[in-house]
Amino acid sequence: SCVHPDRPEPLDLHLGMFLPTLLNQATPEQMERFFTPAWNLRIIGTYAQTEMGHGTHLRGLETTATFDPSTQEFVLHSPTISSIKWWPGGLGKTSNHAIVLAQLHTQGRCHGLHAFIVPIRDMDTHVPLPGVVVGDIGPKFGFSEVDNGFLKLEHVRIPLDNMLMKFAKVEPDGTYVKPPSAKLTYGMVFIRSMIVGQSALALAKSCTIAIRYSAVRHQSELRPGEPEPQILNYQTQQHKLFPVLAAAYAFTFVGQYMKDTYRRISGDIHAGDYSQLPELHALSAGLKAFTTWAANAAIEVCRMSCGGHGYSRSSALPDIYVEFTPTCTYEGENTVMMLQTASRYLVKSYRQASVGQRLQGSVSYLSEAAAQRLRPRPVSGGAAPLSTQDLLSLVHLYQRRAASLVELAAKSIQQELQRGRSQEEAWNHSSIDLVRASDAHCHFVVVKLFVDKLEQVDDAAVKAVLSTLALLYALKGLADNSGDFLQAGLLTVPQATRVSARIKELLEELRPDAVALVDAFDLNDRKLNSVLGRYDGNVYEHLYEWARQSPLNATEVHESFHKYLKPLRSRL
Ligand SMILES: CC/C=C\C/C=C\C/C=C\C/C=C\C/C=C\C/C=C\CCCCC(=O)SCCNC(=O)CCNC(=O)[C@H](O)C(C)(C)COP(=O)(O)OP(=O)(O)OC[C@H]1O[C@@H](n2cnc3c(N)ncnc32)[C@H](O)[C@@H]1OP(=O)(O)O
Ligand SMILES: Cc1cc2nc3c(=O)[nH]c(=O)nc-3n(C[C@H](O)[C@H](O)[C@H](O)COP(=O)(O)OP(=O)(O)OC[C@H]3O[C@@H](n4cnc5c(N)ncnc54)[C@H](O)[C@@H]3O)c2cc1C
Repeated sequence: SCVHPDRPEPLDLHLGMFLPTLLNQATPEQMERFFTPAWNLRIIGTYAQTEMGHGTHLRGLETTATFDPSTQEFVLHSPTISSIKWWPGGLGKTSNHAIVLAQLHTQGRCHGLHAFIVPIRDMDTHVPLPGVVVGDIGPKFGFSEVDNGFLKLEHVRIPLDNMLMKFAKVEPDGTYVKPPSAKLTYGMVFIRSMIVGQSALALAKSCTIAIRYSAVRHQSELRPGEPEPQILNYQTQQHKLFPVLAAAYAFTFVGQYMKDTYRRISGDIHAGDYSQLPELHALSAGLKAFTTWAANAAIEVCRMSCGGHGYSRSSALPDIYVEFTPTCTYEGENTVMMLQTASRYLVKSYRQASVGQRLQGSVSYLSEAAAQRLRPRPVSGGAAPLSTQDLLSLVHLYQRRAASLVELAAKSIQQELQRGRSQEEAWNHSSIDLVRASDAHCHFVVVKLFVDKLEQVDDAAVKAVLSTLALLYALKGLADNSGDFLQAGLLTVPQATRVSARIKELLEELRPDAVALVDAFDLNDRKLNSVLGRYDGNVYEHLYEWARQSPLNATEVHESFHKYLKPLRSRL
């Protein structure tokens, strides 16, 4: 961004969704007609899917695109108030085109949601085109730099060739040609995959600010009569911040893995191999939800760990939170994404494994668990010995927790069905278990990827400190979710006590390297935009300077004195 890197901006949707959707769903002719001018910002587009009445339920979207063979055009229309497109970024005042998702009607039949390129403003005057009512949806929690907008289409006509036809097609006579796979028209997997990396960045920025500030902030007394200690020396401060630091590293590695997986599988899809699309959808949906929920909470932990100055915009933490928190909602509301991963992937895989199918990819452990279930259980039945030092055994523990919760969810559905509930009701009455299963699956994936990454680290010292971070991430997750592990018989109370003790040791071990570990993110002062997180640690002087620059301090006596206080005083 020209103003400040990482701040949301009106062109985000153009760059992050309009261009990628063209890349994924446009024909070569459409690429020529639209991508080139869009790349040169002659065309500025947005991705208009969500409506006032529907965001999650895509099949419920009401906007229609009706093919008129007599004119070789589609008629785009918003039939109801709830069908008005609502939320698309850059739609209100910036974009002159929109990729509109609409229910395709041709030859009297509805063929579901498809993507259409709709010009919405004159390319020269920027005035809305005939039949187009467009504007900004008004102030929001944040994202004030982005003109999220509304779009009401009143029988707007576009050429046949404005339907993105790389997969599905409409012939000039109105014949509908199905796509090779209905799933190809969903999209959104790209941005969900990218958001995992955004979670890592938000965590890295937040813990850099909080840990650097905690190293320069001195407060209270640890030993009577001695100078006030760095607040980073308090165990509670370490307990707040070091697990966030560990998660920042974990999600950085997961973000890289997600990007690589997206690139690999989308390459296969472009080559006509759709076999990995379910894994990509499940992984991107689940990890998007898992990492954004975790990062969202962690940013607030970092802000509050900075005391009053954390609440000042000078810290940058309020802005990081306000800009990050909608990731839990957009690109697939998190609960819904977790349900997708569970219902469309984990339970299906569990059932396949239960009949002996060998599973591949991130769910291969379900085959191992199914085989385990067929073997006689050990007489002791108790939890296996727990090593609070051995990362591979912890990965296995997370794997078994995930398998246990997937089985619990699958069995819950079975029990609901046996009670006579319908399929839909049985699934709905098991959805808490389904979300837990997805959460546990994603948690296992994150721990496993973190540990796998260590195998690629050659430098012994770096490997040692990253191993300590990985241990802390795994043990803190175990402590936070001890109920799951206890319920699955994977942990005993004495072992849980040992985990808590080990976490305290790890905090102490990490203390000397904490500042170096955040410096390693290499986030310069301009990118952090935080007085508290300055690389030189010179906080107080710059905090005072920052306040002095506040617009309110432009005059010694603010006009409010003369306009309000003085008249009020004279009336009392
Ligand atoms: C050239 C490029 C240049 C530069 C760009 C590069 C980088 C850009 C980077 C940065 C740019 C700057 C910033 C980033 C940009 C943007 C970010 C900023 C702002 C945020 C924008 C936010 C935009 C939005 O929010 S868009 C709207 C999002 N909405 C949703 O996600 C809707 C959620 N709902 C759903 O997805 C569906 O309703 C549902 C999946 C929940 C249910 O659908 P449905 O009922 O139809 O399906 P099911 O019956 O459940 O499943 C049917 C089968 O389909 C499979 N399925 C479902 N979804 C998908 C999918 N997405 N992909 C693949 N497969 C899918 C499902 O598994 C079922 O399969 P089965 O085999 O039949 O079981
Ligand atoms: C900052 C921001 C930018 C956005 N940008 C865009 C954009 O550029 N383009 C675009 O098209 N959209 C955009 N959106 C819209 C966004 O994609 C939707 O808000 C999102 O998909 C959630 O849908 P919804 O708002 O209808 O929420 P709802 O689906 O109504 O969610 C409300 C509640 O219902 C629950 N719920 C819904 N369905 C189910 C279910 N099946 N099972 C269990 N619980 C369920 C949810 O978990 C949630 O708790 C943006 C939104 C925001 C906040």
